[in-house]
Amino acid sequence: MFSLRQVKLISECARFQQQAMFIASRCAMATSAALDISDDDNIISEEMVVKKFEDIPGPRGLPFIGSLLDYTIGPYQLDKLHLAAIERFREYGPIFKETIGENTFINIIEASDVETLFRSSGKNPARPPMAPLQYIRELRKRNIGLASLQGEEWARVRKPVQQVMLKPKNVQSYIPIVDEVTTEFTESIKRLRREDGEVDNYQNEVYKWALECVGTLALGTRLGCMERNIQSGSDTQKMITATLGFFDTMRDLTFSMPLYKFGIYNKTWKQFEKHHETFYKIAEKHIKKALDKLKRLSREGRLEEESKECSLLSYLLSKKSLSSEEIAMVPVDIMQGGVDTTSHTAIFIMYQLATNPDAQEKLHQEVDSVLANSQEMTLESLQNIPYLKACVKETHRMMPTIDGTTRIPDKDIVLSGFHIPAKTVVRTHCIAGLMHEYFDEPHVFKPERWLRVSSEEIDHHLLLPYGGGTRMCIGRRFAEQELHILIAKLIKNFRIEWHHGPMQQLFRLANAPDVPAQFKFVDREQ
Ligand code: HEM
Repeated sequence: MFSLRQVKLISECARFQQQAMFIASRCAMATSAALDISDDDNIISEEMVVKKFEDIPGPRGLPFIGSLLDYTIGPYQLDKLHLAAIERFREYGPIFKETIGENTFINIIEASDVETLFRSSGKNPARPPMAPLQYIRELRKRNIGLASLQGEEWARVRKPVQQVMLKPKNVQSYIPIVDEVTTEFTESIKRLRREDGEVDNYQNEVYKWALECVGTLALGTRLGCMERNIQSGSDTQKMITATLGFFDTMRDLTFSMPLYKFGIYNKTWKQFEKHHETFYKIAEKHIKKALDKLKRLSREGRLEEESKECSLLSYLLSKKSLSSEEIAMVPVDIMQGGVDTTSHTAIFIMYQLATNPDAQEKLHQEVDSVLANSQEMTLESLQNIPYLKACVKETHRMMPTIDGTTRIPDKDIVLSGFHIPAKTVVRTHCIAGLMHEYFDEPHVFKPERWLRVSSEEIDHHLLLPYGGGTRMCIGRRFAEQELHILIAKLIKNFRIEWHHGPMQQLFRLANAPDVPAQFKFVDREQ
């Protein structure tokens, strides 16, 4: 038996060894890059001496299942997959190959590799589809949706949607309605607060806020999520429960053997199917209502005049480049993509502010100055909140909601000195933000590092919370705007406190808090 001291010593040595290997492999990579790789486009030239694909290090794993057992019986957990990646990078260096279930990924972390990957992904970047989602939609003979489409077909659907969702002017036109929803949300907190200042099941309230906000974008109408006394059997509550269950079960199906592809539908699949269908059917009702309204307006010749209402749907209808089945799937994708991502990020930001009161006070001063005479967030106030924006970025660094993305480059490339053949699946990670190899004092919440005056030089490819290149998150601008409005209004109204143990992240397709979001809301003097 080892004493506690000996155990500590052994683990220190192991940590030291891992770090040494990490540094050594980074040096080797730098040398190889300096010697051999000169081509900007990273196409392999004849003079290049690159290491073989087969030599990329990584856990060996078993036939068919790879290292799946590492995450089911240990030493890691599927719930902490993002943290396991840190250990893998320290063990194998900045690039490693791993098979988990049916998925084989080349994992990268270096900013230069991430940049190369996004630059080499072609005009229509390919990302492996979310297999269970694609499968169920094909099974039900539905459109597979934006996140799973590939190639020219993806580009055809994405183009008109992003014209609405990524154009700053369009996104800014949603400021008043998101502000209205958020005012109702802050009022509901005041109403729902218990005597001790905490709100029962606060997380659910945040989901309602996010669903209501994203509904205004997807359908151009208020869904009614902020109404009082929403019953557990209501469509709103069912949609929220379905969104969460859908992503949980999709994660489990993604990282296990895909039995459903062979017609074997286990319990997880059945739950996944139930959640997907519940969400789809309720969304379908709302979409039908919105489309009927637009058709009526069109008959009355008022479509142009009213096009601000239902603007995404009316724009898609007016473009006539998408089929009605394709148009109908867009709001479903947007609502599914925009609820748990934004709500979990909001909770992580609040947690960081609650546990870093100095930063919260500094932020309060900034918010107070832009909201001096009013409670309403406007375009102008959103342009004058650099510290708030830095707090959001710093939270993405410390608690990334989505731990990276994947690409399938359409030509051979070189990453970390290794040859990567075209069509290989490469996965980027955001966890560099948590590693001292990449950030000074990674466990300290320091929004200042993102301000222009900061002396810390950060390569933004180390932290791309919304992915990158032409296939980056289509909801990015909307999500950032919503989060800025929410946090500004919360901080204007309340001092947010946290009186519980630490909050960590559970790995989901969108990482989730591992404890209830029990914030205490203390009124601020107005
Ligand atoms: C903090 C909130 C959010 C985060 C962290 C986030 C993150 C991401 C990431 C990392 C991707 C993959 C991008 C890539 O492969 O380069 C993505 C894709 C996507 N996101 Fe978001 N997202 C957020 C909010 C939203 C919102 C609010 C919406 C909808 C309004 C949305 C809709 C989508 C869709 C539809 C895709 C697939 C796009 C495509 O493949 O063309 N997301 N998101």
